[in-house]
Amino acid sequence: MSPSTIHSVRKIYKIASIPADGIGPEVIRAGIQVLNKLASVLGEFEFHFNDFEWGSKVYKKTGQYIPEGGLDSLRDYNAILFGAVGDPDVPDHISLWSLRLAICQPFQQYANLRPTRVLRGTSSPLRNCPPGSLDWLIVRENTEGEYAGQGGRTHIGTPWEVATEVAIFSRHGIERLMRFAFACAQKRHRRKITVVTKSNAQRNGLVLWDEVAAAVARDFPDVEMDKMLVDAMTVRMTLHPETIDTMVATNLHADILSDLAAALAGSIGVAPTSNLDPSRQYPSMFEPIHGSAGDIAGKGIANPIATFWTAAEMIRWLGHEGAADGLMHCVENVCERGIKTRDLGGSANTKEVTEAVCNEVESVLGQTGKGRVDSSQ
Ligand SMILES: NC(=O)c1ccc[n+]([C@@H]2O[C@H](COP(=O)([O-])OP(=O)(O)OC[C@H]3O[C@@H](n4cnc5c(N)ncnc54)[C@H](O)[C@@H]3O)[C@@H](O)[C@H]2O)c1
Ligand SMILES: O=C(O)C[C@@H](O)C(=O)O
Ligand SMILES: [K+]
Ligand SMILES: [Mn+2]
Repeated sequence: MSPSTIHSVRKIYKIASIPADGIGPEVIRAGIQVLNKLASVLGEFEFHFNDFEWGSKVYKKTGQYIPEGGLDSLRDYNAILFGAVGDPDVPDHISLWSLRLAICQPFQQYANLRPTRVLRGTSSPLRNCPPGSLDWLIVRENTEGEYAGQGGRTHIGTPWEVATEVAIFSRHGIERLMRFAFACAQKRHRRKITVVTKSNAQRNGLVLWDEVAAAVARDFPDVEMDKMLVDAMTVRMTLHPETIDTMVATNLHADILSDLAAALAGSIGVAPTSNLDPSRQYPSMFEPIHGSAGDIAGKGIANPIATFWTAAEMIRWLGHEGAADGLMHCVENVCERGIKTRDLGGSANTKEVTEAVCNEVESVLGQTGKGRVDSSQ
């Protein structure tokens, strides 16, 4: 066999990048730099990025976040790498519904994964949080619930004005999410899931939520399940983080819990998220949890780690577990060396952290090859 035939085929991935607003372009640029470095060092895959200018700047000129036919054009990509949307000149409900939700909902990215742990070299603000005791996976319902888009306003501007915001819970929507969440819990070593609910007050949708969870649990006898009201869950996350592994929660509950989780793990600046279509009919979308962060935009100090972790989750979804773990190993080495942005107590800027991670990828993964990481490193 000639040497060329024994080389495995290098996979080529088409990635649509949508940096959008505020710090979005700063962190996505950093993410692309690290992904390209990883690709060149490992030789296992290659990325073809296509930048989409969609965002509030374009909206202010054209009146549209996504141009005619734009959504269809995303369907050809293997994944979408998203920054953040939100601009002081545009009401937040317009920007969110016209871009992030306008992709997640039609693409049926119903499973939103938000892994949270204290990265090596960083610390939790909690007093009692020994290493390994905060290691969670939040599974957020991502297409319906409180974000169903049902409701309206009438008698606008009058004293008798009314507005409704109707949460929709469908058996189909809950069941597919629960199955995915239980399967995720089953793959983690503790095989433990907490179903977060509010079925004391929300007596219709969340009672259905609990019933479907209980039915799905019967198909996963090896996964230990418990149930907790969302308000009590915030206390448990803060006081007993070690008792939690996977949590599954509604769209809004999980949105709130995941910002809390990020803060308890150290910073919103490291928290990743994957908007997954588990059927793989549509491309999935990967983004840092944080928003456009207008207060620090343009200063070059945004923490790019949320985007690096997001990039790792994207390559994991594309099938490259070893490369994903390898990238996170390098990110944590850099944190451990103290090269951190201000939100993590350091003084480095976005560029310095990005360059340090690229150098680490080169020196660590370049030696071990193929993303395998030797535990002695
Ligand atoms: N998915 C999204 O695109 C998304 C997510 C959240 C908020 N938003 C939008 O973003 C805008 C701002 O929202 P917000 O202020 O509530 O949340 P935010 O996440 O933008 O910012 C909250 C705080 O965290 C800090 N922060 C966020 N990311 C950081 C990073 N990478 N490094 C260092 N510090 C970081 C910010 O500086 C700010 O002080 C709003 O328009 C909101 O609708 C969009
Ligand atoms: O809730 C949202 O969809 C916006 C943002 O807060 C997020 O977490 O993605
Ligand atoms: K985001
Ligand atoms: Mn949020």
